[in-house]
Amino acid sequence: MILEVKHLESGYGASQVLFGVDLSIQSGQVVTVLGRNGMGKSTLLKTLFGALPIKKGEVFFAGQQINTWTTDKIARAGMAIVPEGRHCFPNLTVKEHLTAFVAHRNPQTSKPWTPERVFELFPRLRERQNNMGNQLSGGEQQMLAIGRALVTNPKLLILDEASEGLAPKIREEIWQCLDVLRAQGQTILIIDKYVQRLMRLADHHIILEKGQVVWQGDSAQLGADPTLWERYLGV
Ligand SMILES: Nc1ncnc2c1ncn2[C@@H]1O[C@H](COP(=O)(O)OP(=O)(O)OP(=O)(O)O)[C@@H](O)[C@H]1O
Repeated sequence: MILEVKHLESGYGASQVLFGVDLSIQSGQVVTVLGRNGMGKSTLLKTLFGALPIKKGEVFFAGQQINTWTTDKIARAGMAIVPEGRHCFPNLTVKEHLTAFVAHRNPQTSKPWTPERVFELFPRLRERQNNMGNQLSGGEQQMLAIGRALVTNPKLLILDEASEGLAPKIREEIWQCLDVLRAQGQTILIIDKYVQRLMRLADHHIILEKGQVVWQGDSAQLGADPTLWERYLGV
């Protein structure tokens, strides 16, 4: 098990947002967290990453209880986030982004990610390697944000709204790259809204509603019940 979340409660000061969330991800699994706006997806992510304190419950990452760990320590243990909004550095080149973050956080990786390997995954980044972060299109920034996370060789890659604001063609390119990562055994947690596409990409899905897990199951179960989409996802 890479990630195990047990009865997690958290929020902002006195305002509680998550009410007993359970979630587990096994090595090599691709799992989604789905739900309408404001249901607690980003709050869950911030709590997992140590940016919000845990009120109750436990989080285990790669076998260790990380409840009180700092964001920095959690990152070094091998959790990498591709943040909503990408947050590329305007004053670093593409190549510098990729070389600055190289690390070996998953000793079990047989073929570690390098900047060169990221260029193989995203040839467009190779063409842009000397461009600054602020000279890239939204899609290129997203590829760079994924590449920057990959070169840390994470045990768990988390994508927060990775396809947000992208043209359909570019969005599909991002999904296809996730297919490649999945085939290579990368464990991935995806937070997004595109349920139809994610059904083809992920093994397991969790739906959050008002800070609680109201449904979870595999893609076949999710695909077989469109009432779930209407009720909880507004599709
Ligand atoms: N910094 C904050 N301080 C107080 N309340 C917050 C803060 N950020 C979010 N919330 C509240 O927490 C609840 C869950 O928000 P959250 O951002 O986790 O939802 P979400 O499912 O990620 O939605 P979205 O897709 O819009 O990001 C909402 O009611 C929101 O208003």
